[in-house]
Amino acid sequence: MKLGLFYGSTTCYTEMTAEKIQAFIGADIIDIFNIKDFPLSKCLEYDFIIFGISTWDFGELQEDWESQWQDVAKLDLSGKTIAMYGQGDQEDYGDWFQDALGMLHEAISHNDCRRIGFWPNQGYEFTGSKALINDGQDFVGLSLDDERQYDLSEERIQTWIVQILEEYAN
Ligand SMILES: Cc1cc2nc3c(=O)[nH]c(=O)nc-3n(C[C@H](O)[C@H](O)[C@H](O)COP(=O)(O)O)c2cc1C
Repeated sequence: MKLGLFYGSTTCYTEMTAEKIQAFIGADIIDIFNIKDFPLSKCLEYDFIIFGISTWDFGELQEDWESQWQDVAKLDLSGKTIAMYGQGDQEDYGDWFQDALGMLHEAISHNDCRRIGFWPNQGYEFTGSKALINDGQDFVGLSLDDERQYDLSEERIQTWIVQILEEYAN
């Protein structure tokens, strides 16, 4: 099994998360790529893909995702297994918490791919999010808020990694 993780990050939080995920899983098993430096199409080299995205400017995409957004819709992800995570701020941007994560989920939804790694919405306080699924019970991926809940992130990441590896195997 070889994973490819592709992230965009403006102030490094999503990037640091990618590095933590790599450290936990092992650099021999997972490659990480900043989409500022690599075309998104590189993800097609992997069968198991993780996407990392942050939300900016009241519910907008992180800038590097935004600049490759047209390519996202064109990706043929059929047969792939996809997990995703987001960074956001539930306190200052509680009406748009993790919106970009939801937009990314939506943008690839036409693909016949396997989506794993949904994450319960408990333990957060926010008023609105485009990233919710299953009657609003779950986020479409791991939801991280290093601004407000940095202390919880490490454990969330580790729990989520175990979850996605189990889901992948089953
Ligand atoms: C100007 C500004 C706008 C933001 N807008 C949102 C938002 O709409 N929704 C959200 O969940 N987080 C929002 N955030 C929080 C960022 O997503 C958060 O700081 C995140 O950790 C940034 O990750 P990055 O450095 O990897 O890009 C915003 C932050 C800033 C500074």
